[in-house]
Amino acid sequence: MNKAVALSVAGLDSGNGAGLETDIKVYEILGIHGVGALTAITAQNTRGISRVYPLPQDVLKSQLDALFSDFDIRSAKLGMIYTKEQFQILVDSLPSAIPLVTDPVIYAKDGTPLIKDIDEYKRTILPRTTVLTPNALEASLLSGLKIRSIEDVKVVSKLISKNFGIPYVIIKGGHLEGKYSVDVLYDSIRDEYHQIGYERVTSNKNTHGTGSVFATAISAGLAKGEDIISSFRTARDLLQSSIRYGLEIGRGIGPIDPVSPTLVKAMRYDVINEMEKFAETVEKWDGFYKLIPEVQSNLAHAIQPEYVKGLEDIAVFRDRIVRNWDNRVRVGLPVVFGKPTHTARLLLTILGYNNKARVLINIRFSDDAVRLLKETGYDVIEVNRELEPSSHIEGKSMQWLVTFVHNTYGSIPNVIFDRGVKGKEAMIRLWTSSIDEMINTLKYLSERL
Ligand SMILES: Cc1ncc(CO)c(N)n1
Repeated sequence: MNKAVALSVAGLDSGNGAGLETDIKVYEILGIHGVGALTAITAQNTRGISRVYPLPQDVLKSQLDALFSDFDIRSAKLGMIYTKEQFQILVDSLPSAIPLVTDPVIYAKDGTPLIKDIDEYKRTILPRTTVLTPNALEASLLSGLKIRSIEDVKVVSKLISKNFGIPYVIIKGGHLEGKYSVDVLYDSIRDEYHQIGYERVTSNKNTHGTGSVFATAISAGLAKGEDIISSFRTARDLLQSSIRYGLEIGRGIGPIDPVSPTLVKAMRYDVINEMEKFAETVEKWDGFYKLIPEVQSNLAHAIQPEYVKGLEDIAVFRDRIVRNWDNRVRVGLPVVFGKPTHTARLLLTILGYNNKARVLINIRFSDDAVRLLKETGYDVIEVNRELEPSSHIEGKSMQWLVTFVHNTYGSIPNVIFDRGVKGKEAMIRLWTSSIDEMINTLKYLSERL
């Protein structure tokens, strides 16, 4: 199998939140074989950098020689480059034909300088750069101008492009204010601007590694032969999802996670397969119809609970599980994510209290079914729905149910049932930790009712 190769020239973050390790992850996720040349070792965690050990220039040179003598490297990303001797090695060793994406990491988040001798950096590295990706602070330091608005960003990106002869300058909006974080690309070839705005992620303070992910992703796009605009789009999109999955690791600013978005896609595929298997299995059972209530059933299945962000991570059968006139049960495929059914909402709410819950079904109430479920060892709780405030609007009902159960019981038992109220059918709700456990339990019930 063939893969494009791209190079990251960066430092090592011992805490694996930025630098070379992050860059390699980004290359992998975007289908590139990432190779690396290390410039420095940083003793670093989520709270900051305690020491920087730059590598001698010949250590950098040997790595570059080894790589360029063998691989067909299509683009490179430059992150932390500590010494001016290293700048010179890079300018001498990097072939002029490959595009360079330079992240001018002048200071780390804690203020530690990651690039020494800025004047020399401006003289050597910047003129050789194809795409420069400063944040607003770095753009100010490189231009000497203050940045407060998008208009300032436009002026400064064009100025930097002109002063250093850099074809593309992207000033990142992460450090500016506002509901949206807007990044602006200045394209000097066409003398045009392109803006991409994303809603700022406020749910998560763990943003270590944003610069590394963004610049490396652009380099990945260029290595694949994509143009600057589509590389910019892909990079910004990956950055957004990496921030959403930022890791609550360590006591400071945790790393963002460029791998989780792809993992979540794979988990969705697993859930679809499991639910199709479920459908095929239960449709064969003669007694399964006894479990289907008047309002019909549905089964909700979450991806791995710690990754669940909302209904978009919970699947149901689009057309429910239906009992036909002939007592056959038909499972209403396809499997769909994000459909706001009672079953999906209920599972999502339970997940807020218990991250062992993964699968949930609603089944027909009968005293026998409740007894059998108790016999199999499940904790069972009865809820009186008369107690539910009648003012409840659609969608709040499941929230009420779970809060009520948690307040009265102290946890969420696997089985929650009610005997119905006027206009609302009696119902049993069963959650399990796996689809296999669900299938076994339902089989036990269908054979005995
Ligand atoms: C090694 C390294 N590279 C880049 C950054 C910037 O996030 C950092 N903190 N550490």
